Amino acid sequence: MIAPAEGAATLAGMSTASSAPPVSPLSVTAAQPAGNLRRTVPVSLGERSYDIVIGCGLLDDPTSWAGLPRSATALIVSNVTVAPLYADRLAAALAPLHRRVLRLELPDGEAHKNAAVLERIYDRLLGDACDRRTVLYALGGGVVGDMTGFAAACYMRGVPFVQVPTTLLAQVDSSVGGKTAINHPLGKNMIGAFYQPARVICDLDTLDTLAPRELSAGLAEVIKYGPIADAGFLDWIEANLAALMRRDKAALAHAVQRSCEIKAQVVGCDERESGLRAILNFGHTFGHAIEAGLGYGEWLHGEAVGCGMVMAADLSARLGLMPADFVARLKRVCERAGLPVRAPALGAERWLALMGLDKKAEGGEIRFVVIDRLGSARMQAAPESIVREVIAAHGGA
Ligand SMILES: NC(=O)c1ccc[n+]([C@@H]2O[C@H](COP(=O)([O-])OP(=O)(O)OC[C@H]3O[C@@H](n4cnc5c(N)ncnc54)[C@H](O)[C@@H]3O)[C@@H](O)[C@H]2O)c1
Ligand SMILES: O=C(O)C(=O)C[C@@H](O)[C@H](O)[C@H](O)COP(=O)(O)O
Ligand SMILES: [Zn+2]
Repeated sequence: MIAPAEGAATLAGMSTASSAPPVSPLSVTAAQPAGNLRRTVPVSLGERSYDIVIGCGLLDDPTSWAGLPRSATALIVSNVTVAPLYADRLAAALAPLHRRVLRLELPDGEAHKNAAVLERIYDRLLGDACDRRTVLYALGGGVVGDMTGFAAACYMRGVPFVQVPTTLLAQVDSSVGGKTAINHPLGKNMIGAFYQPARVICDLDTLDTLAPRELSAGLAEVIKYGPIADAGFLDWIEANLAALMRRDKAALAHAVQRSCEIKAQVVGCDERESGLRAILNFGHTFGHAIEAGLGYGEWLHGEAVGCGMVMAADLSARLGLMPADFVARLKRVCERAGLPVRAPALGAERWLALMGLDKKAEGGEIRFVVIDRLGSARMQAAPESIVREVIAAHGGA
């Protein structure tokens, strides 16, 4: 049963309580530094603080790796697609820090983000007698990052790990903030831990080899930050979408930087999602239902989030929080980014059952992230009749 409820959690409302810098609106033509576009975004979490380094040529730049934990052994965890592209260069960069740089290639894809494949990381660590100072490097997209982070959280009750994200989605979202997890057949990211990396290295050059569909999936999470936290960023995305889609490095650098700044501020206020952090889940209640309902990997995570954001925008409008033209605007930018916006026809009952398992649900009540004005989000339950209307209106019934 879904009933109306409140639960305001806005970045604007909570940012004053944080020592993090305020999230300020962006100018549409943000100035970019010259050279390799390098910039650093700090994540302020006390003793768990770390930097997100963004730029070109970072894999081969020794300064990217300076100051990371030194240890006898490192394990690069990647997958069969990414390792052939970048693991040699990463291993060479790590040689000064570790006597032994081991490698593990996991199978590729969301369908492999599960307990059986996670076990292979532990098998390798134990098989090679890796001690508790061993550093794990997650080289790949969000699947590799989430699984490596979870393995790092669990192995010998915690070893250091570094995120080296190679998809746009991973650079703007999954590598930051310490959510690590595997999927369960019944629900997305259901088994996991909060565990922060020691550093995040976003080499924009790795995005050159990304498939167009994956670039679009990453843009969904970039778009997300506009409605939830920064209306000016949504303007900037709309104005610079063509540049982003042709992988203009300055545009990508800015998109990754601004996304990471917003995520870092939210996580700095609420690391373990006791309130505010839930705004990062905009579109995800619908989106995770799509992923689990169709079988993991059928739709990409970013694709499901894009469609889910359009549905959540519509829910916000039907609840009287936003005007109808906001829904049209969000749908248009998602379409322009190459994202699907028509929901799969899972049937209303299946949608409701899947969303009932969402981590934000409490006491059987589904709670959604809604937009209450551009740049501000909060969590709210909704009458089941309205949720059914949304599912039907987007083709999901
Ligand atoms: N932890 C978090 O906060 C968080 C946030 C968002 C998403 N996620 C999770 O992240 C996952 C999605 O991440 P994703 O979109 O990166 O998917 P992914 O990890 O499956 O990577 C997408 C595809 O691109 C390939 N690839 C990666 N880098 C490449 C490169 N540079 N060149 C060519 N191919 C490359 C991968 O092998 C894969 O086939 C989901 O499991 C999602 O739940 C987690
Ligand atoms: O970092 C967060 O918090 C997010 O919600 C970011 C999301 O984009 C991401 O997909 C996350 O993995 C979802 O987390 P979950 O707790 O809903 O599984
Ligand atoms: Zn997501």
